[in-house]
Amino acid sequence: MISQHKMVSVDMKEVFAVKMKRRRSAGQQRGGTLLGITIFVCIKKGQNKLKDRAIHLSNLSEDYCNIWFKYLKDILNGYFPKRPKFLKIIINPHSHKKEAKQVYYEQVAPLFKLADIKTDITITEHEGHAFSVLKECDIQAFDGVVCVGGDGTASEVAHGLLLRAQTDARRDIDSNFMPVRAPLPLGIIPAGSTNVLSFSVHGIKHPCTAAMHIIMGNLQAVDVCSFSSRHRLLRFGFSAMFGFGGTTLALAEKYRWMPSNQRKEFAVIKALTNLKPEDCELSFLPTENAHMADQKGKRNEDERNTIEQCNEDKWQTMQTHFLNISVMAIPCLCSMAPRGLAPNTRLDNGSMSLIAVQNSSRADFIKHLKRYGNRQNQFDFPFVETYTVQEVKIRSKIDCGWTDMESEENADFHSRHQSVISPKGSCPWNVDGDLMEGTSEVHIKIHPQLITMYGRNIEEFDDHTVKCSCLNLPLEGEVELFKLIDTLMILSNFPHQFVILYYLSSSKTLQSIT
Ligand SMILES: Nc1ncnc2c1ncn2[C@@H]1O[C@H](COP(=O)(O)OP(=O)(O)OP(=O)(O)O)[C@@H](O)[C@H]1O
Repeated sequence: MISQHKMVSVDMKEVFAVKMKRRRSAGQQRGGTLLGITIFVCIKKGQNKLKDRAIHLSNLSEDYCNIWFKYLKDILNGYFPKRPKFLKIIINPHSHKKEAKQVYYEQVAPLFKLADIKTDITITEHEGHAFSVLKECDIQAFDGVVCVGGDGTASEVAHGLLLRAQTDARRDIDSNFMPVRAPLPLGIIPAGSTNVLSFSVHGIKHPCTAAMHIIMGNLQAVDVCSFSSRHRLLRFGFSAMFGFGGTTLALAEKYRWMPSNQRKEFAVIKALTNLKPEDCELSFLPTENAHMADQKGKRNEDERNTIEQCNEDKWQTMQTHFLNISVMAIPCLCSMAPRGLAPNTRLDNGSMSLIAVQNSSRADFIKHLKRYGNRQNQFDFPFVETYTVQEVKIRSKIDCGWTDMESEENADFHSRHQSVISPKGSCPWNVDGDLMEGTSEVHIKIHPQLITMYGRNIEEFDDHTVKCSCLNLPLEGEVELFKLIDTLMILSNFPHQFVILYYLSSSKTLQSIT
């Protein structure tokens, strides 16, 4: 019935499911009147969004439809080896406003069912649960692992996958080791509050897009960092912040009793009012030596010693007071920073961005923060320095102490992931939105393309109408910024209890405080 003018063609690369279409009465499970076949395709909407679309092909002949159905099915089963058939799903029911289960069952599971993907689902019961599941499960049975949650969950799952790979390959992770790649691709369905990882890999926070990347088997290699202290691996991750970024997260965790968004805004305000520089020794190995470092594993002892010596000479050291130090292996896109917290790095370029913010006035620091949300260069300040690096060592002058008060439950997860539970001082690190406390000395190293994720490299992310989600301020407004600075100056003269009361008694946004 379709005229030549309306003829459309569909590339089989875009097709992910085919079904017989039947008319059934309410409650009828099987049989029904045959109407034809329906093919399901993945379509691109806008710059980064993916969606499913159904195309109905009408034909009343059972035989004819069967032939087409079988033919299309054979193509789908035989020609796309990267598309997963069996997935391990890990859902954190506590992410953000506890919507992860709903996101999965309402938006993602129906698409997986359509694509005939089988799943094995774990709903996590506590922090570290995903890690222990990945440690024990029959990993070879799956084609991929998918986590539903925020950055903390995604990072825990990535860390679990990578540690499992090292254990299976019998690597001694506490020496200066060359890690093996993760055994399976990782999919991230965003259901957290910031979703930096998902934003960076998909260019958008959109569960359906994430699901379509998984179904279509779109794969993207991603660089990973290892974090170690005193030659002991603490964890794998993608980004870390020390100073303001770490303190803000520690405060947000402390005020967990507040509603999710409110506590994060409050933590930012409180960290800004108490802004204090950390006295640190920062050493880093710039990227120009990368190719030599990468080859380390392939050379003999003498060559390796020469390279180590050469790299030793190239290390640069700064000993000063820092307001914040960020080390990022991925661009860390989020609604607050649409170009990324580290716009100069790529998902798979084998290097990290080091952003060192030295001591400055609070007003200047806020100006620097504000620029993450607009088109101005956030690094164009005399107190901000950026480098492209392979390795970073940070030693804080505060002695955080090393105690081992560890509960039996999760002891294994915590002993790696959060090494110290009762620090004497406070040296909080923000690693992928998770708190890593009590480590006064951290060595961060890049491992190029150590993990594969479902998604596509996002080179450009164009959204100028963005708002700063943690301060709730329209970032284009200079007026709000100066009001904010004034307010913070005033608030910082009062005790913290007053600041908390003042914040809680005001309406939700910082604007209303100002
Ligand atoms: N059942 C659970 N109860 C409490 N915490 C959990 C549970 N399952 C997982 N967790 C932990 O919750 C932490 C935070 O979760 P997640 O990062 O997904 O959410 P979020 O903080 O809201 O999002 P984002 O990191 O994007 O801001 C993770 O580190 C994870 O280990």
